[in-house]
Amino acid sequence: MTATLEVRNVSKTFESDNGDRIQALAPANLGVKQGEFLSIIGPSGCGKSTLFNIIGGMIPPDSGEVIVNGVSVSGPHKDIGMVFQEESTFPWRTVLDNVAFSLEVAGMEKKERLEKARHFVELVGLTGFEHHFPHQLSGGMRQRTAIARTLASEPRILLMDEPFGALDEQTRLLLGDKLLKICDALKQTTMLITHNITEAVQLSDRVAVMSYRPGTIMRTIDIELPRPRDSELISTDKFAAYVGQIWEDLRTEADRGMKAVGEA
Ligand SMILES: Nc1ncnc2c1ncn2[C@@H]1O[C@H](COP(=O)(O)OP(=O)(O)OP(=O)(O)O)[C@@H](O)[C@H]1O
Repeated sequence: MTATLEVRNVSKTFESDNGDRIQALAPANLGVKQGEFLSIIGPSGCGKSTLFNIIGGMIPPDSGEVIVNGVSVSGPHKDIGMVFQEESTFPWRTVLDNVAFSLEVAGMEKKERLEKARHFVELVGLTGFEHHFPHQLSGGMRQRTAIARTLASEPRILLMDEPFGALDEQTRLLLGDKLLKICDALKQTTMLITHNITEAVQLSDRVAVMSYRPGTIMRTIDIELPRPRDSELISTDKFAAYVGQIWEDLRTEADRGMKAVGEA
């Protein structure tokens, strides 16, 4: 199957405030297939968010290009929807109005957009909370609202940068289950950044492991676990074997990262 998203030789160097040059990304290459769930895992500071921000058109690469369905993209693109770790719900809007936001901006008529928003609210399991404001919800529910809002604009590719990073482990696992169901239902092409190997194996068709800075894709690992999956899978031997294999790949790079910042 041809890739729906291609990252071709994308590199990026930043200049820090004191004039130092930081090569965040060495030429990185990656293809993501239609309907695939791919996680990116790598040591802290290896350039994961930089890669996502380039794919999402938030920052330009120094070299290379990002191709979505055969077309080279520059700048934010309607085919790509992003969800971030930080709170990104609008506090002054209810759940339903948060989810309907992009449809409103797109000029969709009120009845139609509320109907569509209700569908996505239901998909993320927030039926009954449509008229709640974000401060009346838990952190996990707010993140589900943010995911529903991004999904409502029906992006071809969903990019999620540590969407569960601020949540406790239990909520993460349950939200992982929820996300699996959503992605199975939508056959949504998804890329997820995570530090959490368990989360990466639980959710993904494939895991891409990045090297320490300058970040590059060291290798990708197919996760051949049956679907539908849920968090019970975590206690199986096959699951543990994938976690062990990814940790093996990651350990040297994480070590390199810690030495570079003087923590080892
Ligand atoms: N706008 C910027 N200006 C200067 N340096 C930057 C900028 N953005 C990122 N960097 C640097 O580039 C490197 C890669 O950062 P990036 O945030 O992409 O890594 P990451 O893998 O997402 O990190 P983490 O896992 O800690 O979130 C880091 O050293 C970071 O300090």
